[in-house]
Amino acid sequence: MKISDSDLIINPDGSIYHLNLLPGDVAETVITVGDPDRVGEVSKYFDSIEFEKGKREFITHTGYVGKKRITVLSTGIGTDNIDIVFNELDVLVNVDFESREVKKELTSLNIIRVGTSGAVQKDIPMGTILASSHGLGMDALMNYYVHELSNDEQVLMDEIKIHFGNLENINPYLTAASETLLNTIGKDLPKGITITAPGFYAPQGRIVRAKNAVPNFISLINSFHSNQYRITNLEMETAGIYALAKILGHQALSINAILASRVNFEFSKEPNKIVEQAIKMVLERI
Ligand SMILES: O=P(O)(O)O[C@H]1O[C@H](CO)[C@@H](O)[C@H]1O
Ligand SMILES: O=c1cc[nH]c(=O)[nH]1
Repeated sequence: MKISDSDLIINPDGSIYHLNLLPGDVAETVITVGDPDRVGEVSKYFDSIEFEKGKREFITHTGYVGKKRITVLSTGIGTDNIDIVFNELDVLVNVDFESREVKKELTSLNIIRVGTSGAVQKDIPMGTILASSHGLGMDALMNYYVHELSNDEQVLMDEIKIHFGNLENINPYLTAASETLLNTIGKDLPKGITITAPGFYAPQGRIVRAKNAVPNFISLINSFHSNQYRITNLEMETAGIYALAKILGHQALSINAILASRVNFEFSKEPNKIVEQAIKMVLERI
């Protein structure tokens, strides 16, 4: 079936609407980062750079580490941007731009996020590099997609819903990481459920001047336990990445550089050093 001109927007030069990329520009291994400035911090370790492109907050460098072709791309902040980036990455590999039809043979990308995050457990200090076993979305993105849970995800989700029972108007969603990527890139890292919040301040339990509608948010989330699972950290993209990757048939893993300890009320004095360690670790393992 042909996808219409208003559903799939192709720029006059044949590139996709927001990312400004052509089919063929995307490597099968993709690193996403939130901050556009972090793209160069990743690609400086490439042996060669094939091209650099960008539009708005979406900066892309594709190149090689040894023989491996890698694309690094910035998403900007939030799951509204993840909606754009993941749909556009997917059409770049899985839709024929000439016929506007879905290809018969689909490509499954390996997508690794290298992001920053705040920890909510006492035993996860600043400087930790953590892999998200699951993304738990507190934002509204998945209210708009058909999203089915596996049995294991459903069991965990039911327990989470009981724990968070009194949070009105929030419809959380949960997706597990790619098992393959978690067991390779994330193999020996501390792991936990990452909450993806629709904001940085009150949606992550921060109190500055405005009053928070959910009191004691951090203790509410860090007191959740289910078998080996607990909530370890807060950021703003992982749950959207995991959910859309699953729907579209891609593998995703989120690696978090822990810059803040929300239980010790601390923020790192050397955030770039921690992010650098996470980048190097991911590049060594992919
Ligand atoms: O460092 P990045 O990847 O942007 O990730 C985190 O930092 C931003 C907030 O400061 C949010 O995007 C959050 O998810
Ligand atoms: O606490 C934090 C730190 C980085 N990014 C977030 O979203 N939250």
